[in-house]
Amino acid sequence: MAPDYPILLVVAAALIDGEGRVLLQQRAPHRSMPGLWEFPGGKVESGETPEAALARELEEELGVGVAPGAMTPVAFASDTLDERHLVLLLYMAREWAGEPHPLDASAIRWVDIEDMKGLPMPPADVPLVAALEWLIPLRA
Ligand SMILES: Nc1nc2c([nH]c(=O)n2[C@@H]2O[C@H](COP(=O)(O)OP(=O)(O)OP(=O)(O)O)[C@@H](O)[C@H]2O)c(=O)[nH]1
Repeated sequence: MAPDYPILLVVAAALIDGEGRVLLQQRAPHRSMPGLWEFPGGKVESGETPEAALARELEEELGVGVAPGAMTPVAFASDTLDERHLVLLLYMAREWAGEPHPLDASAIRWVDIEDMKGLPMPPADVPLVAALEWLIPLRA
């Protein structure tokens, strides 16, 4: 039986533009999994709600403001990550304040689902891409 690793709670956002494209960012060379494309977000800190953590991360990483009410929970991933167990909560947002800039990542990119499937992403993100493929046409 697999060991019980400590849970690592991470929140991330699929920001969706008017054409149904999703913003991804490329992990910087000094981070773990360098060069992979991911949804902006990060770890939930002690005492934070997931929504507050996501708002903080989006401000820090992209310089955009997203109101908690504009974040819709859409999917989650559950996967082993090193000696932890990652639980990643994915939210969707269609409204934010400001223009996104790669303040933390190497680059940002707006992609449609087909482009997303061709980009290298963390293994935990595979089911999230599949979930978005269902959700975006339904909501666009
Ligand atoms: N933001 C984000 N993190 C992801 C995604 N998929 C995924 O496995 N992760 C993992 O979830 C953790 C996010 O925390 P973070 O962004 O604050 O972590 P970090 O790179 O500073 O920490 P690390 O270098 O210790 O991994 C990372 O270990 C990251 O690899 C994703 O789509 N978005």
